[in-house]
Amino acid sequence: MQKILFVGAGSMAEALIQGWVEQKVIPSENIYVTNRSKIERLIELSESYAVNILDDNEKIRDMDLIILAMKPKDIQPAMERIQPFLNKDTAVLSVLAGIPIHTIEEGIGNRPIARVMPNTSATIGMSASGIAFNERVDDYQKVLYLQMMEAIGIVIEVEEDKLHAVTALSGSGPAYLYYLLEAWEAVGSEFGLSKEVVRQLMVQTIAGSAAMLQSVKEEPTTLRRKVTSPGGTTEAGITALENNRFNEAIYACIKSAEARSRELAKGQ
Ligand SMILES: NC(=O)C1=CN([C@@H]2O[C@H](COP(=O)(O)OP(=O)(O)OC[C@H]3O[C@@H](n4cnc5c(N)ncnc54)[C@H](OP(=O)(O)O)[C@@H]3O)[C@@H](O)[C@H]2O)C=CC1
Ligand SMILES: O=C(O)[C@@H]1CCC=N1
Repeated sequence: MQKILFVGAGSMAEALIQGWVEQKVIPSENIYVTNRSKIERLIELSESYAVNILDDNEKIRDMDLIILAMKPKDIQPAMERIQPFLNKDTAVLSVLAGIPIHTIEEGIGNRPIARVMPNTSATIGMSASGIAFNERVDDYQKVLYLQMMEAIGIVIEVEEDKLHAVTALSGSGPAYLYYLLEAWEAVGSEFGLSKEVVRQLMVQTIAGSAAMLQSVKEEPTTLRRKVTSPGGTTEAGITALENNRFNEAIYACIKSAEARSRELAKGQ
């Protein structure tokens, strides 16, 4: 089994570690973690998932796969740190938003590099991930990466440039849904419903709608029309969404996130 080092030990690293350890995809003894400075965070991960803390940069030489999981702005110092200890074939998997494969090649050499864009639902095996590879990733490694990502949700291979859109849609997507839930809870309270009641109702509504889309082979438009009785409540609600430029808000949301990913690619 491969030895894997997470460089960066934040929320995304934890989501992947938890997903892989709990789904028994990678034994915790094969996982190493390191970060910039917060040792207490490494101890926390080690205590929670029985992973190893990297205590010596020399041990980077033993790693088969390095997972880059720091913020995009922190990639250069992180690459400078690990570069002297990499073998020529050490594989790299990056989860960083925006940062292109060629930036990683420039920093730590032309080697097998995969770029994946998961989301935090990896924690419970429900990530929706996009993935792209450089030409050094062979078919065997591709299958391995796809299996690793499938173990924590679904994964779709895309052209690298399309990862900006994937990031804007499914990478950030959980946050949009949580934001929607925050708004529903706020409006529900105006009608005298407690947060807890609104949460129970709407979480089940989201889960039920997602399950409908997965199991009933119908378009979202068709399913929406089935809910919308002429002259009824849904029609009134949808009209209000249209009058308040809901579509424009959604376009602006995804376009801004996609544009931000492209800025991150340029180091902005
Ligand atoms: N959160 C999400 O939903 C998603 C995030 N991503 C991507 O995952 C990456 C990480 O995000 P997230 O987990 O939220 O970030 P966090 O801020 O939670 O964690 C960042 C981690 O990187 C470490 N770090 C910073 N600089 C270095 C360095 N030079 N060497 C080693 N480690 C370093 C930090 O260490 P310390 O605390 O010691 O400073 C910290 O452990 C980002 O690039 C993001 O684009 C991708 C998909 C979804
Ligand atoms: O907000 C971000 O930049 C990261 C990438 C996708 C989700 N979180």
